[in-house]
Amino acid sequence: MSYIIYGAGGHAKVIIDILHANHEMIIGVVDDYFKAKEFKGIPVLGKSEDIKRIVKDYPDARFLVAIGNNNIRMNIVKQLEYFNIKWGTAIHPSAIIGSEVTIGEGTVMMPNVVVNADSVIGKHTILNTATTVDHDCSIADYVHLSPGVHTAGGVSIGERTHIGIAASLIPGVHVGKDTIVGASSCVLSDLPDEIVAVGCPAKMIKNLKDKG
Ligand SMILES: CC(=O)SCCNC(=O)CCNC(=O)[C@H](O)C(C)(C)COP(=O)(O)OP(=O)(O)OC[C@H]1O[C@@H](n2cnc3c(N)ncnc32)[C@H](O)[C@@H]1OP(=O)(O)O
Repeated sequence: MSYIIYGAGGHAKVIIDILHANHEMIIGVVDDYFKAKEFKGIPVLGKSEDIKRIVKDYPDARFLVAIGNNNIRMNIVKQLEYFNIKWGTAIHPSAIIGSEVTIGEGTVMMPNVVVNADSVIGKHTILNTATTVDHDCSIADYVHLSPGVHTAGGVSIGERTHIGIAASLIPGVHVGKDTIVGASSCVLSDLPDEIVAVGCPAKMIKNLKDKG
């Protein structure tokens, strides 16, 4: 398969390495701010305003949105869907995927990720380096599990939630949508939608509904 990557930043570098490790062909990258003609030796095809032409030129390409911020990634996905593009996935060959795991389109899994049996991973979700998702978990669309996150069995995480680096979640807990869990936190009980929670045990420090 051949891929087009939307975004030319640090997250894109890692996705490019994964696609290379899988011997996939990368046609080019699209970015509104990157000025050079090549990114990591890959042609820059244009900006978001050029998408219509790019999709016409490469009708079989699979797209990946390489943007770490969950809301920005979702908004770009929704803009690209207007052009009926096809989505890819990027799963590093060192990732271990258990039986009956489902993985949504657009999702990426960095080196040494483990997803155990019967877990569901949503669309356009990031399982970052060495994250483990144990059995029977449900990780929704546009979630980002940072490097070294560990979810025990039966954990569920709502849309667009970001779990910070090295956080851990005990069996069966639910984290709502649009929530942020701080680095190295441990989640010992359910967390609602739209909060920032930190510490061990993780406690709310900000209510994002108050943002206005
Ligand atoms: C490959 C990659 O790079 S993937 C990217 C991975 N990124 C991450 O993991 C980022 C995780 N981010 C964090 O942990 C951040 O600290 C956040 C999002 C939880 C909070 O950030 P902010 O909203 O800016 O909060 P802020 O820095 O103002 O801190 C507020 C208070 O919470 C405390 N705090 C912040 N984060 C944490 C944490 N992880 N654990 C414990 N306490 C924390 C601060 O010390 C501060 O306490 P104080 O009021 O007593 O001084």
